[in-house]
Amino acid sequence: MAASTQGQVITCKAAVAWDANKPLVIEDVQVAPPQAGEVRIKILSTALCHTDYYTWSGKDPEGLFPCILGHEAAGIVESVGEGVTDLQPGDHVIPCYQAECKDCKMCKSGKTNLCGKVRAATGVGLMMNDRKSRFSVNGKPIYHFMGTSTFSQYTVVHDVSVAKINPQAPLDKVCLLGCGVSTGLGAVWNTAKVEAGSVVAVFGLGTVGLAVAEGAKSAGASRIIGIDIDSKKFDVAKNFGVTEFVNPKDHDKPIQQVIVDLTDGGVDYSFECIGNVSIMRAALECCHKGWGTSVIVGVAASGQEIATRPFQLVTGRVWKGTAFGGFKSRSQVPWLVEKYMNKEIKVDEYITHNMNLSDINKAFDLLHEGGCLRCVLAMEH
Ligand SMILES: NC(=O)c1ccc[n+]([C@@H]2O[C@H](COP(=O)([O-])OP(=O)(O)OC[C@H]3O[C@@H](n4cnc5c(N)ncnc54)[C@H](O)[C@@H]3O)[C@@H](O)[C@H]2O)c1
Ligand SMILES: N[C@@H](CCC(=O)N[C@@H](CSCO)C(=O)NCC(=O)O)C(=O)O
Ligand SMILES: [Zn+2]
Ligand SMILES: [Zn+2]
Repeated sequence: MAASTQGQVITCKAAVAWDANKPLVIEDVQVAPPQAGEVRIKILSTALCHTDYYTWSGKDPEGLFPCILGHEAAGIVESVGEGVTDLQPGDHVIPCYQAECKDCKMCKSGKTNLCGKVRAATGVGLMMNDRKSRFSVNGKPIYHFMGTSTFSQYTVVHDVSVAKINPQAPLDKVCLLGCGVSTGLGAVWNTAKVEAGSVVAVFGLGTVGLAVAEGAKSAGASRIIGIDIDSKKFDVAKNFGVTEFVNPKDHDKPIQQVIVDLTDGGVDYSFECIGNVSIMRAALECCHKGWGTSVIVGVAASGQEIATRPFQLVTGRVWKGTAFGGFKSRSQVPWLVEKYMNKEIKVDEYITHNMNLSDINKAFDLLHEGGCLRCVLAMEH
């Protein structure tokens, strides 16, 4: 049996983003043991989300370099720090960028899934306990990212950010429930609360938008209109519940007018799953007067702002946003895993590519090709 690594520094492979827009470098990274309230996880599978690309590109005001990106993953607990009682080595887990301490003002409010316990530290790439990083390369500290840093064979996270899941669940699949799929489903079920018979518009048919479509279908939406500038997305989108397709490039009119004309005055619900502030405006303005609700899911670059005429809201449209689809991470990610195990939600269908950690730069390139939804990296190579 292998010697225990508990309490030891682990040296392992990780993809380090030394600087914005520079290729990631696979380095031998030293990962310190978990301190009080922390958990060290052996990451087995991680996917790439568009948000990893966004931060790597230098457009994230919270992006710090050098860092280890990655936030859509699954693994096994290697060791736990002092005071951690509800997790133990061997537990199968999904690290979650949205914590749930169950004790802070926000967790207790019953009004949000956002947790205030560790957010100040995760936003500056550090751990709460000593405001330092657990990662280093030859003594140089490397920042954490989103409190998860899953592009590493081992990572250290706060215990309030760890969802313990069914050990039977395939980690190379359910890693997707750490972000994109959960976010799209939750945007529909928790944030918008789409009712049966609703007319829905989804802007952007990547993984997040397709999960919105899947969620809307399961909620009984009567029409699900998918909007994307890449017509290649349309065929695959049918499998996720999209009933009609619109490519803005095929129209001279503003896209909001196209959708309003198609839907007798506008949709009941719209979702922006791109991160483009002009499309966020269009998504709001294609909603029906008096009740239409638009949910912002996409993450827009630093300095970008949304705008519309206040009259749009005065006349009853509602503008909302969602983080992790409103799901409470530790309570509800295990439930999502069960739904997958019971074949009630799709996951495998979003995985278009599988690669090894050593191929991570190729996987980043794939994010810009229409054919890639999610690429899952096996971490052992
Ligand atoms: N709020 C959250 O909690 C949360 C969680 C996950 C991802 N996100 C964000 O959601 C967005 C989508 O993520 P993803 O991983 O699905 O991304 P993705 O890149 O896979 O998908 C984006 C889709 O939008 C399409 N698109 C681009 N510009 C367009 C335009 N002008 N009009 C119509 N379609 C356009 C692309 O062709 C693509 O199909 C990103 O901004 C990501 O950062 C937010
Ligand atoms: N650092 C960015 C914010 C990015 C952002 O909005 N992140 C989403 C999750 S994207 C996952 O792919 C989120 O949940 N935000 C809530 C939070 O971070 O607490 C910026 O500053 O622009
Ligand atoms: Zn994500
Ligand atoms: Zn909390």
